[in-house]
Parts: sequence; C-alpha cells; structure tokens
Amino acid sequence: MTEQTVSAPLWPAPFAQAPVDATVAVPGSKSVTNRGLVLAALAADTGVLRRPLRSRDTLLMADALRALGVHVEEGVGSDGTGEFWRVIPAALRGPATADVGNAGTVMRFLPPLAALADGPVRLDGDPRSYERPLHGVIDALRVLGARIDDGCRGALPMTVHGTGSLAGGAVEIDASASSQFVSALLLSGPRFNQGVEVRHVGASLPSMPHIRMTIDMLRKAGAQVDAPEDGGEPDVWRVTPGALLGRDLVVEPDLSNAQPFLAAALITGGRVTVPDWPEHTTQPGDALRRIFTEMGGSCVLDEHGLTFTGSGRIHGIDVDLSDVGELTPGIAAVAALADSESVLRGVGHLRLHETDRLAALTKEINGLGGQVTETEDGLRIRPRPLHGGVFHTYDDHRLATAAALLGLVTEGVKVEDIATTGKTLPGFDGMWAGMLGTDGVNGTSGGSRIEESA
Ligand SMILES: O=C(O)C1=C[C@@H](OP(=O)(O)O)[C@@H](O)[C@H](O)C1
Ligand SMILES: C=C(OP(=O)(O)O)C(=O)O
Repeated sequence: MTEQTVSAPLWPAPFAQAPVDATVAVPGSKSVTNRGLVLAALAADTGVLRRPLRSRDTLLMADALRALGVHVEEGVGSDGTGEFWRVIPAALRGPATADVGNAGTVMRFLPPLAALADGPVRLDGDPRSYERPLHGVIDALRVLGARIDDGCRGALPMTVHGTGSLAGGAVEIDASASSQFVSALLLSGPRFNQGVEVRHVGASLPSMPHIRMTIDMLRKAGAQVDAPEDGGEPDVWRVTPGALLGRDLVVEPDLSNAQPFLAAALITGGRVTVPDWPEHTTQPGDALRRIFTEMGGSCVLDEHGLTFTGSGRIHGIDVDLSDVGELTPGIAAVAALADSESVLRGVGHLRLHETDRLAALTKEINGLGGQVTETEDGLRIRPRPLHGGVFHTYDDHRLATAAALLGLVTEGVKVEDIATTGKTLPGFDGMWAGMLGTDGVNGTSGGSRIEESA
C-alpha cells in the first residue's frame, strides 16, 4: 500500500434510498477464463471459451498468448449464447514480450508456458507486480530445467529463456504466499517432458478452492492429475505428461464479483438475484452463501439463480477466510456495518495482493469513522457509526467495490478511481447504478458523475 499522491477521479458512491431489489447478471469468472485460456493455448486442437470475462486481467492473458503465437479470436454467437473466444493453439514462439499488469493469474501462470516457447520471453508489469511474490514459480521452473534471468530478485521483470521444451519432474515449493504457484506449475505440467510433481512444503496453503479449480479444469481438458483429495499424499500433486484437448467451455459467472451485489441485499435489507449461479462449482465465491447467511441474510438457489435476501440485521462473524481470501475486502465492509464485532482470520497473505489489503482496509474504513485493527493474520472489526469521506483504493478493484458498499448506507462516501474495478469487472459503476435503478432508466444518474480529488 503506497500513499496516492496524484489526483485521481472521485466517484460519489450512490446512497440507497430504499432496500435494493434487483437481478444482476454477473460476467464470467476471471479465474476460470484465465485457466481456460492457458489450457486452450497448450492444447492439441482448437478450443472455445463461451461468455469469457472481458476485463483487464483476461485481456492481458489473451494478449500475452497472442504474443507467443497463439491465435485468440473474439466473436459473438448468433444464437444468443453471447461472446466467445476461439483459441487456436500454435507452437509457442520467442522472442516475445508480455505485459502482466497486476494480474496474479497472468504473472504466475505465464512463466511455465513461456518456458515452452522456442526463444526468450520478457515479462513485465505494473510497479506493484515487482513486489508480488513470484519466487515459488521462478525457483521451481529452474529446478524443472528452465533458464530465467530475473536479476536475482526472484520477481518481475524477468526473461524466461524458452528452448521449446522443459524437462519437468519433481519439485518442492513453499506456496504459503500464493496458491497460484501450485496452479501455475500444474497447468503447464502436461506439456513438460516428464510431467510435474509439486510438493508444497510451507506452513500453510491459501485458496484451496482455486487449486481444486485448476485440477478440475486440467482433468476436463484430458490431463491425468493425482491430488491429495483422491487419497494421495497431503500437499502433493502429480500431472502426467500428455496431450490436452481443446474444449468447448462455458465460463461460469464470477461469484467473487457477485459479492458486492449480494452484500448490497444484506446491508440494505433488500433482495438480489444473480442468474446462472452454478449448482456445483470450485469457485471460492460459492462460500458467500454460507458466510452471508451467517451474517444475517438467507438465500435460495433455484432456476432463477441465487437469490439473496437481507433480514434488516447484520451480524458480526468470526471466520477463517484462508480458503476464500479474495472475499475479505467485501466481508470486511459488511462487518464494519454489523451489530457485533468480527474477526477475519487466515488471510495474512493478503498483504501481498493487489495492495496490502489488510493495511488499506484498516486505514480506509477507519477514515470513515470505523474501528478496524490488523491482527497477525487478518482483521478485527468493531462496528462504529460511519461518516462520509474519501475512500482511497490503491489500484485495488476489491477495495473499490468494498467502498461502494459502505457508501450504499453511509452518505457522502467518495471512492477514488472507481475505474480500477476494470481489473475484473469493467462497468461496475454502471452495474451498481442499474441495481439501484439510477442508471438513467428512471431519470436519475447516481452512479456516473466523477469529480477530481484535491
Ligand atoms: O488462482 C486463482 O485464480 C486465484 C487464486 C487466489 O490467489 P492467492 O492464492 O494468491 O490468494 C485468489 O486470491 C486470486 O484472486 C485468484
Ligand atoms: C487477489 C486477486 O487477484 P490476483 O489474480 O491478481 O491475485 C483478486 O482478484 O482478489
């Protein structure tokens, strides 16, 4: 978290005049889209992603794959099935350069793929990407046979000197900083000569549902994966070398991006339906059904989707979020509005996300009158009456959506750089106005005015 010195646009967060009552269609999952792109690029034949997420993180992945010689064509189905991306794999080429932005999925999933290119691949990104942990991927790739020039930093920017193939084999890593280290190695594993065996040797491992998502998608693309949950050794995954199939994949809505809308129902005592909520999923956002129910609402999953209804009461919660860390900012915002204290545990690694999320949430919620303290592995949140003010967002999409939530029930909240939501949810401000019925349809325009900060 660095202080923001440049003036950034301020977005007056719309204040809810009444409980929300809306249906909100949420675009595709970032995590599924970027895994789908990588697996399709490594496949033996053409694949299609239907309803992919079109956001900064996924466009960066598509562009990086194009730089490596893969064809990613964008189209719109004539049969009402919406947008699709056709991925035509090709021999991976170097020299190439790729911008990873501040996308964890791109900066971690791309290096193993780059090691399969037939020349050097230079990876660079936003200043924050230099600070985000990448050593687990870099060190592992070296053990597996890759040559990487990272100036001994264990971080970006770096060049992966691809030679057209990688030996692969067994490797130990400490993935306590990010589950994406494990996912990255497994995703490209089928294309390594000996496949890959990844053994996690660190103290903890966050975001297990995301590792399950990796395994599930690998298997659906034809890979053979041995995982701990199938009776294998704890913290060891094995991927057998072999060809991957091009799939026709319909991307589920991003359930973590559904969070602010469901939370809006919870904190206003209203109701929000998210269509196409999957009955079974590996997405961590599915845990919102349990977490937000415990915090005071109720939900029904039926043919309309997931309908979440607030009760008018918001309860504090004591919860371990290590499996679902990316939900923390939204849960923290709701907790700041609750009728009792909350303790959010197991998320120390969020200090190395888009920003230091624990420091940023503490500072910004307290700036509106809240009482949040950092613990070693999370946050303690004592609800206090909040007041308006500027909420800084530190280039973090989930800070921005958390701020919008606080502004929904607190007059005068101004959110810095709402456009940062474009990392995973472009057009968030318009969707928020649509949920409130203030998107111009009924004559008001709460969500679109922008001011310059001092
Ligand atoms: O693999 C993925 O798609 C993700 C894994 C998680 O990363 P960490 O394990 O680094 O928290 C999550 O926070 C991120 O938003 C997406
Ligand atoms: C941590 C996140 O993203 P990334 O994929 O950049 O790690 C997130 O989306 O909350």
